[in-house]
Amino acid sequence: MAMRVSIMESHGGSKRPSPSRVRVSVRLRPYMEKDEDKTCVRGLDSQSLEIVNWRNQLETMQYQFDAFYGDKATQREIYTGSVYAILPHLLVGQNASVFAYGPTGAGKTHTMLGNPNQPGIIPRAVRDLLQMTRGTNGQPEEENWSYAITMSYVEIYQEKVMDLLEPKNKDLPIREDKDHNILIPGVTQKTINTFSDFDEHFIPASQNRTVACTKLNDRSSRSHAVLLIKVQKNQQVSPFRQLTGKLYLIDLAGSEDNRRTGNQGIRLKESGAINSSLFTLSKVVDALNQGLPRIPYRDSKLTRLLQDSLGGSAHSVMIANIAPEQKYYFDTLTALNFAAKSKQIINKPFSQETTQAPVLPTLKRHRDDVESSAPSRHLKKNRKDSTEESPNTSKDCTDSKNLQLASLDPAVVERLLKLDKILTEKAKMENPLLNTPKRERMALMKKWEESQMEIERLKEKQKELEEKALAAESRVEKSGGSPFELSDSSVNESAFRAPLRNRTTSTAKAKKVLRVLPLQGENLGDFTAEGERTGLGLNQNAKEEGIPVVEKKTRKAHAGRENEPSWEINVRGDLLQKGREKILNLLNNGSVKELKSLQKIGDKKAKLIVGWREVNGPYTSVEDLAAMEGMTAKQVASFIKVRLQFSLCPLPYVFI
Ligand SMILES: Nc1ncnc2c1ncn2[C@@H]1O[C@H](COP(=O)(O)OP(=O)(O)OP(=O)(O)O)[C@@H](O)[C@H]1O
Repeated sequence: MAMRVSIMESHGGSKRPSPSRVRVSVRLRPYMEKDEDKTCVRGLDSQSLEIVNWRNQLETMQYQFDAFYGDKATQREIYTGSVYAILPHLLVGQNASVFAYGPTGAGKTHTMLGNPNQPGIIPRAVRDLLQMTRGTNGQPEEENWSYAITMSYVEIYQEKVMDLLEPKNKDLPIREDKDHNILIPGVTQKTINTFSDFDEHFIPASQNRTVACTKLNDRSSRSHAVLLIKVQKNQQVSPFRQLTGKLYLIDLAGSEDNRRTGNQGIRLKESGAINSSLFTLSKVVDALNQGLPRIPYRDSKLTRLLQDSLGGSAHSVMIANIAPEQKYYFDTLTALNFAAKSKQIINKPFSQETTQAPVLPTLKRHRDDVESSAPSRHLKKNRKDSTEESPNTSKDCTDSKNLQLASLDPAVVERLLKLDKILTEKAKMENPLLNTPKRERMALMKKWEESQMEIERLKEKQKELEEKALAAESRVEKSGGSPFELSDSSVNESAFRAPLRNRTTSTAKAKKVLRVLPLQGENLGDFTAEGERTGLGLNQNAKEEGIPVVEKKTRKAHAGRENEPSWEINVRGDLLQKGREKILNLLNNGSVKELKSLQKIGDKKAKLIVGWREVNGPYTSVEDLAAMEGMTAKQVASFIKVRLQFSLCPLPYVFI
């Protein structure tokens, strides 16, 4: 299962949040009245302007912004000066938004959209984003990443979210996910690979937007239009990270003074909805500036959609469009005051990254796999699957990540789960102290980062262990021996893996088992001789003296295993009991290290044994092992059998 997580922006090698103030630019439209030539506003320099003080005509009020563009400024200047710089954030999974604000007829649509001769911010930004995601050739760190860009286009018309790409989708809902991302479920998304793809979808969609003629604007926007460009960056190699950045390009409807617009009927109703949502927008900005605990984002669809742009996680740019004509004086003043208070808002951008959470079903599946197949083969298979699978679709990506996790050693996964549990508990304890969702999120981000580092460390360790295991395995195979050759104390996890394979190997290998099990004890010769002398045979003699006797039994014919010999141990009952007690003692008192020295007990099982006895008390019999998670009755029986052979050492074995 994939989990959506947020990480903090990397800065100077250390990861820490990087607050970003909403940047505010003001653009003054050219003077457009024919019969009047009185402007109420004047630019001072590239950042400031002044407007006449209506209380005292002899005075002016001055405003300073991040940028001021006079009536001669070109579309290109506005774009390069205020917008272009935020685009690279999208490529690292961060959000950005640009919105044009201002009274009706002040030039918002002109700034955002423009016309074929003077293209505005929207076509320029889309073109540059397409270029940026294409122009990664030759940069080594980008080699293993691919990009996918999609677009959605909606308008908020009379408090309804309408899908401009698919007009039959009326009044779409706006939702917020647990990471405070604002989503529009069900909205149409179109993939764009080239600028003509964008044109193909955008031009007809723009025609679906509601515009109408008013006294102040021949083509007045009657809705807020929101173009969403989603940039998804996919890592094509393990661990298949996915970074998602969203760019909102918003052309707001203009505030309207209906005494001057002369709106009536439907226009008046539209105007009411526009003004009401802009009023909520103003309340949101005030609440943010005053640090109020409740920000009224939910009071309008517009503010809900702008939640990320104002006080959220986006790099935001507001372009306040103003008109110079005297008749716009109060609209201009209102727009300037709104712009001035908006520039105090601080956003906290962070990257959106999809990552893999350790989940129990995956762990369970892996356990099953481990029990039923040779671990080394299983591992290789998973590695192959991960590289063969295309990470381009989120499902594929998630599946391959599941396999990645499944390929981890169960002990590692177990540690991850423990870590996860500790973090959850810690978070539960600490959260009451965190009084805002944002602080809570920051704290969780920090914890997530720490756990990611731990995961990386464990993965490294896992890799090392696997390499060691493979090396040990190949050593065993090269020497033509079997893991039974290893002395009891040297049995480690890699040795534990090998017998699982050997059990299914050919008769020739089974014969090697016979060759390598040594006859221990110097008095063996006497037994052999005595057996021959008495006619009882070595087997009988040995059994009577309590010597473990390994007897060859031919198995029932199985496909491909005909005449394969198996070996059975015959030991005097009291010695067997002794052996069992020895094992039981070790199970109840042995440390993880001591338990690991047992045949068939690896690190994972040793830990499980210790864990089980801590929870359930001492083992009453060796068979209790079957109650342990991950041990089947068959495995326990096999363990006891093998273990008994070793626990009876230094008694000599007799092979017949
Ligand atoms: N910088 C500019 N240079 C030349 N013409 C401009 C400029 N800004 C705006 N205009 C023109 O002014 C008129 C109104 O502009 P526009 O439609 O962009 O305003 P608006 O703020 O979007 O209005 P509304 O809120 O009613 O939709 C248009 O004819 C537009 O071409």
